[in-house]
Amino acid sequence: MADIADHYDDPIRIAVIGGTGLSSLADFTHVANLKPTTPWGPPSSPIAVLQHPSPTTGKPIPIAFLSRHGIHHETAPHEVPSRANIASLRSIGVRTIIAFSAVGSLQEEIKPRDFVVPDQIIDRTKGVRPFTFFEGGMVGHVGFADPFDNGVAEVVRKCGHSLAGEGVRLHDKGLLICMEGPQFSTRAESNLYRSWGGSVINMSALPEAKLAKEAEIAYQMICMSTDYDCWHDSGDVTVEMVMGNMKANAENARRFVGAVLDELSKEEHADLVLAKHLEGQTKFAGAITAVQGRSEEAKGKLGWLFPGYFE
Ligand SMILES: CSC[C@H]1O[C@H](OP(=O)(O)O)[C@H](O)[C@@H]1O
Ligand SMILES: Nc1ncnc2[nH]cnc12
Repeated sequence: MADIADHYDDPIRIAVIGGTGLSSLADFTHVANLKPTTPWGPPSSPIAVLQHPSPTTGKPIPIAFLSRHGIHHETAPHEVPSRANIASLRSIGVRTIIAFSAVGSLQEEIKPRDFVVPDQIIDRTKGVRPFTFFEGGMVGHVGFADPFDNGVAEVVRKCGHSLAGEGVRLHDKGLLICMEGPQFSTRAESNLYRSWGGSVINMSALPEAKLAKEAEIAYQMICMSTDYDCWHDSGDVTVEMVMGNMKANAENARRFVGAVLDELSKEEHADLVLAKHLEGQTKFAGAITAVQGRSEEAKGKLGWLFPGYFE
């Protein structure tokens, strides 16, 4: 890839954040590799710009692809620079993110290799990950009642079900537990999460989803079950098990994500993809700090992310 472009001039509206076992998207034309830097540092991987033809107009549509754990999976869940990831995606124009995640199943009916479109999260991270853009002299409170985007979720569900004949089994809803890790849960914790009604568990949804919300980006995670965690009598979860199921089902994962990108590229979803329904929310969420109380540093960083919002 020595002579690939290092810039892309048009705004890119849709991004995929690839997780464990999904480090690239075949079937797309790789046209550039971006290495943006942000006030929160560099993202966890270069941003690959991929193009594919719009299914309605044939016009090439760009997609940004970011590898959450780095291109060699060298960044642990608690080390993922989520602020830099989300900020760099917003800075190139992204307003919709499809985030992919390998998860443990907390319910018998969610079998390994099944997909889940989660609609809720319980935060079991431990506060060690930077989780907001608002700090050091500017306060902001955005709503997080629905951590995922309902409109994007509807598109994802439709695409997932359309692949049922090809072996994609999809659960339309689910309560996602996001734990700290990197160690897997104890059996007591796993059973506790089941008693809370948890459907699936991972280590990566947060703070990613919170930061996407602050950045006015429509965010939806697609989960693929890779194991039954440790509550189940089929054996404790291991990395080997996770990677084995991920590899065995990689083709379905790629097909699923590809179908979602095709659908989102249609003209009829233009407003959804631009996240018009979120536009401006963070301007008001951050207006709580009086102008004379705002620190120059915080204003500088937030001004980079939201030009014109906080003068
Ligand atoms: C390798 S098992 C634990 C690891 O897998 C999931 O990663 P991702 O969400 O990025 O697909 C989970 O969240 C953990 O980070
Ligand atoms: N059992 C599990 N717990 C946390 N994260 C996971 N990712 C995949 N399987 C997992």
